[in-house]
Amino acid sequence: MSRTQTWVDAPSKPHWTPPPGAVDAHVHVFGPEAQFPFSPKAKYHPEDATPEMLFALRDHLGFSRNVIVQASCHGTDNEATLNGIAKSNGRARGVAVVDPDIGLDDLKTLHAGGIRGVRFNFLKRLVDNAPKDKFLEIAKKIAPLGWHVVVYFEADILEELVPFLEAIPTIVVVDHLGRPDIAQGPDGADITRFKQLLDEHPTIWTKVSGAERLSPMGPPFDDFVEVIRPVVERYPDRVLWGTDWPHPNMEHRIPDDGTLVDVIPRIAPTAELQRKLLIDNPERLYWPERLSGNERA
Ligand SMILES: O=C(O)/C=C(\CC(=O)C(=O)O)C(=O)O
Repeated sequence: MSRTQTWVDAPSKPHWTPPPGAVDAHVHVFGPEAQFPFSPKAKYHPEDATPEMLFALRDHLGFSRNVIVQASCHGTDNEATLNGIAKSNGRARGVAVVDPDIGLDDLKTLHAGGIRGVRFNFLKRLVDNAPKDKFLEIAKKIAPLGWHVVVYFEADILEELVPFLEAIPTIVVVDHLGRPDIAQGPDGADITRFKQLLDEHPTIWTKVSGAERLSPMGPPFDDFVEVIRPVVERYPDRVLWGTDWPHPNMEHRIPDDGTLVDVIPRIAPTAELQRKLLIDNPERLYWPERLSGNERA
């Protein structure tokens, strides 16, 4: 498999500036392959996207912190993600992908390395299988650590996933809003069903990210803004945002990260919504020690 670069080397400077302390809550690191080889089961073979490159982007865009999410190309070996967190001087935490038979000692090691959640990936193009029973075993193991679960799926399987989501004993964060069909508009079936899920389950949160993946219109993502702004306004305490740098599998539509940041004030139009989206909410999941006891989720 030839290696792919899925990010721009010199993204534009956003016109909008994130507030001090802002968290970019969905990024990945790739490799470096010489130090942290990719999984033999990886479905794509990216160029190295190193922690140093990530931190340069963070500073360029005006963010203070990152949440590094283990990408499928590294399988269940979280060393590249842990390396990124370790190099961040406390300015990154992470989400791991683990095997169901993982023991408490290994989970504690991940916790010490800054991991605060696990990810379950249901995208067939990314993983060979997604065993719900094994995922629930993992969810039960991580719950006592105060971690949460991140779930990545597409809208067509939401209905069949509901009992599984309901069985997870922690906060659940759905990546990219469960990938609704944005072309259906703000009252479309996909986003309406997703909002019903959030209405009925106060422990389900979502990342209002993925404009570059979900918008048929492309930049400046007017279609995404029209559909997603009502979600931010309706669930202000349960939304996170991330660039998704280095944009795995986006080699045919590589986004400009500066343009993505400029979507934020359009989906979260007030300073209060922006503070919740970029600071308060991610802190509850990733830096809870910074909050007073009664604010904890
Ligand atoms: O990271 C994302 O948002 C999306 C991905 C890649 C991914 O999740 C993974 O490799 O684990 C995708 O849709 O190809």
